[in-house]
Amino acid sequence: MDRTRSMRFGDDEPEAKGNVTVVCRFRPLNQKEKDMNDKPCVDFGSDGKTVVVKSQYENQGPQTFNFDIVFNPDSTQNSVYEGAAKPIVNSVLEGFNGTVLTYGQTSSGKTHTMTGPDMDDINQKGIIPRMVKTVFSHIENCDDTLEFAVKVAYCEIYLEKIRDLLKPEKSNLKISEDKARGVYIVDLTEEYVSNEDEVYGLMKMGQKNREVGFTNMNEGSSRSHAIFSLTVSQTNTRDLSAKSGKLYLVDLAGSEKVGKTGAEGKRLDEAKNINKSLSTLGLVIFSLTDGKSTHVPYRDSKLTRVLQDSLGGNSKTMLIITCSPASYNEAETISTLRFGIRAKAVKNKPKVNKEYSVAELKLLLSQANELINKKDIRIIWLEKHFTEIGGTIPADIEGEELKEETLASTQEYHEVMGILESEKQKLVEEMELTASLKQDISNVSAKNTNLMRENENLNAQLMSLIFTMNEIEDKLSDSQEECLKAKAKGELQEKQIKVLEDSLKSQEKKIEEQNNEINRIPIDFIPIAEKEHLLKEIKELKTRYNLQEEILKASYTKIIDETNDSFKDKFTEKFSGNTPNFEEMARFFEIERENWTNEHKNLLSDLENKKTIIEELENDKEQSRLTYEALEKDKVENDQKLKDKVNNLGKILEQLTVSYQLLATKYHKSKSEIKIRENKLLQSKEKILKMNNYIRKQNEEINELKIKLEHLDEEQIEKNIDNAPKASHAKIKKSVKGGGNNARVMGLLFNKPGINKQTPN
Ligand SMILES: Nc1ncnc2c1ncn2[C@@H]1O[C@H](COP(=O)(O)OP(=O)(O)OP(=O)(O)O)[C@@H](O)[C@H]1O
Repeated sequence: MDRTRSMRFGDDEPEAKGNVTVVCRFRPLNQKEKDMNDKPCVDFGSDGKTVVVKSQYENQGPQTFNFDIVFNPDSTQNSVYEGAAKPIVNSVLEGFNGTVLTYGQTSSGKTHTMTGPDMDDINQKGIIPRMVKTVFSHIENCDDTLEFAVKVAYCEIYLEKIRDLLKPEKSNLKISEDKARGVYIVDLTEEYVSNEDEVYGLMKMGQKNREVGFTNMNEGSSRSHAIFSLTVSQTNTRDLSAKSGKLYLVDLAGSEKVGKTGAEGKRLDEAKNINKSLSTLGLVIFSLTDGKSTHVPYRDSKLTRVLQDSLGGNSKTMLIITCSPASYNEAETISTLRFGIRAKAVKNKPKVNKEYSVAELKLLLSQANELINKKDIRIIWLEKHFTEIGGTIPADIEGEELKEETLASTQEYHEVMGILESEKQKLVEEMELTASLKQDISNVSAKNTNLMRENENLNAQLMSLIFTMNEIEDKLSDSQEECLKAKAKGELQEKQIKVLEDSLKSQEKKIEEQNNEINRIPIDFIPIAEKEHLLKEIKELKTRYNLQEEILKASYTKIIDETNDSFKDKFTEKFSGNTPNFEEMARFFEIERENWTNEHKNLLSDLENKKTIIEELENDKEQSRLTYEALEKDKVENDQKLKDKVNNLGKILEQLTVSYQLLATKYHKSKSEIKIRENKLLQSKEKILKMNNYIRKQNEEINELKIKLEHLDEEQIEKNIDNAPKASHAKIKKSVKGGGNNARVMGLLFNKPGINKQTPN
């Protein structure tokens, strides 16, 4: 395939009635694009309907797109309004529903087009304020027999939640549908408004509540889809006819490539959500236009569900696609243009939402009657001409024909009754079968529910076991830590005691040695000089002894400081105010050493106990792990069983549904057959009634003829008696049977004063 060949989109389909109208708007290059020295990648056709994308890629030829209107970057807000939106608002004033949607890449100008940068600026205001103005100007210029009510609602869809922008505390509204209202948002605030300013006030209030954020491509990017709706209801006070049109103005959040917009964290979630709902919108449009899809996934996102009537339903819809002209955005622009081309093929079924007044209904009735009369006259004329040219019009119901027919009807009646009876019987049986099937279905679903409940219980047990296990593990690690600390402390204390003992022993030893030495010398026999020397030495020794004592004390104080408070207390209590001598200190330390040893032993035995506890806990943990594994296994097995059961149930349900549908079809068929037979029965009954009437009339005529005969006999007798001819007093009447075109002469009736005609019952 030649990839450089030029391509055209959107000019093959003629504009069809009811199709979504698609216009395209390009904004000027923005500052960022200019700073990047970016160039436009689009050319605009002189017909105002085409745009050509000249690709920056070598192997890509130019692509031409055709729309209902293409607005180039120089287009004004007013020209966009007049060309794209005004026809829709005019339709709304005629009682149609209307939708205007803006779709495009982020920062392509959707909000600029829909609302405008400044609603109060006459040139810069966007579609919504201009539409509001048109509505109220129309109301002002209307005949005063028309009464209007205008309602406004404003909401946004943010992260798949519908939030009322007029009452933001309503943050997760639901969607519903009924015949009269179509698809609608439940409990959405609708404010009645009587002038433009009130609408602007509400819009500004709503905009403040809207979710807007900063992206690399747009400082004030709309992170939600905003839906502004305006309902215009009008009543004619003269004939009480009414109509109403609802206008949806939808500013979609921008589609974006997260790489380009630098979205992360919350922005990334938003972007993913926006892209998801826009791709569902694309899928809906695809399903509506590919001619093969049997299902349109409106319910896959809140946006498409709300727009259900606007896409393929009761609405006149205008899509405005907005694009950037920069080559930097070429890919997004082409994708937006393709979306627009696809949307052009969506067919809607707009109708006026009208309520007829009594007067209008009467008028319609009289028009219908007039038509019937005209047709009757025509039939009479045709019958007349038909008989004139020798044709015979079949009798309605007469004589033998009637009798035979009656007989046949009676037989038919019985036959029909028989068939009806048997059909009724079948119906009863089928209904019984349906009821038993329904019972089966409900049993199956009850079982299903039980199984689900069982599974839930198992899950709950599992969770509580996991919870207990975690608790045990926590306790275990706490105890282990405690043990380790105690052990370390014990070892440290042992070492300190050992050091103290050693030092004490060496001091004791030294003192003993010195004492021995001193004792060994007989003082009296020692020469003076030597004596003095010895005394000096003894003094020095004493000084050293004192020094040693001081050092020892200091080291004890240090140990005391470092050891626990109870030891310190004991030490100070014992030696408070006194300088301890070595024996006392040695004894004290011996006792303390014993205490320490005992305590150490206790600690060790405590440690042993804790170890045992730890082992027990470890065992418990192991046990729990095993139980957990067993439960997991059970759960997996149960899950599988449940799945199998659910699958089986699903199959049974499918079979039941098929049988149910078959039965339902049969039931409906039987119902319609019964209806046909009932109609036939009714016709037969009517025929019988007519026949009875006819027989009654025949009897009347026979009676009258009998009476007439009697009179004739009497007259003949009188004539014979008087033998003189006399003028007759009888009047001759023509009786015309009703029925308009079926009127015909029935015969001659003689009416004579004094004769009472009895009508047989
Ligand atoms: N036709 C235009 N003429 C002049 N400026 C425009 C035009 N269209 C858009 N802009 C400017 O471009 C910027 C982005 O436009 P806007 O916010 O309308 O984009 P958006 O498509 O709504 O973006 P998002 O999807 O991120 O909300 C705004 O500053 C806007 O004023």
